[in-house]
Amino acid sequence: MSNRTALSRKIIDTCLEMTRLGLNQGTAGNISVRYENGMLITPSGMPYEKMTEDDIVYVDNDGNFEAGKIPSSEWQFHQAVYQTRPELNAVVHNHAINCTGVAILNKPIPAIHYMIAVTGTNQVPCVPYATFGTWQLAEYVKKGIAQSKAILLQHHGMIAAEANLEKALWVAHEVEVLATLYLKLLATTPNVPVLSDEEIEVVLGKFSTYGLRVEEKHCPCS
Ligand SMILES: C[C@H](O)[C@@H](O)[C@@H](O)C(=O)COP(=O)(O)O
Ligand SMILES: [Zn+2]
Repeated sequence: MSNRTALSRKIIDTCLEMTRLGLNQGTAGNISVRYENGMLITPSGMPYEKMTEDDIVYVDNDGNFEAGKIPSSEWQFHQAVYQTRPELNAVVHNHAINCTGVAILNKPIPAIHYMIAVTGTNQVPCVPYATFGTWQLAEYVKKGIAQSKAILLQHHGMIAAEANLEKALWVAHEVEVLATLYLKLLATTPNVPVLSDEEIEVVLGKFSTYGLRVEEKHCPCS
């Protein structure tokens, strides 16, 4: 199996796992990995259960893609992530219910729990609304992802990016848990308590070696 076919399989498996975890509905969402001079990304509007390795689209850094295939309508914001954060090699986008709920309120998720540190910082910012599949949305994503490995898209959903697909989905899942907690707290508590920047710094230090696996040190897209 070629490297491209193996990565395409991993993308599809990650999409299926994202749905299994309850993070997405129908054909919403998309996933990519950095590949050669561009990325491999899910096709637009295709149910994950029907996807095969051949349906995954290569989009180069100039936005050219293969004839006969249509990449995700959000390829611009995936490209924006790879341009902005060279250490991140995989991007997951979904319309997870609770992240989308907080995004509709146009609020960042603050440091309500130390697991916020999976984002590499102390919050999940919410970037302004723009129509899906536009350069304007990609521009907002660029600004948000520069601050955090996970961001909310106002009135839309969320994005998580990491060194590989497994980690990107892990971050997306953890952020959905945080969003679930945050919505419950907002409904019951006038001033939701948050951890200090100093405490989050301590956790960031501990996370720098937490759960590191040998193969991930050698293969950024494993
Ligand atoms: C309308 C689309 O669902 C939009 O929300 C997009 O952001 C999305 O999540 C899925 O679009 P693609 O199937 O084009 O990747
Ligand atoms: Zn979307």
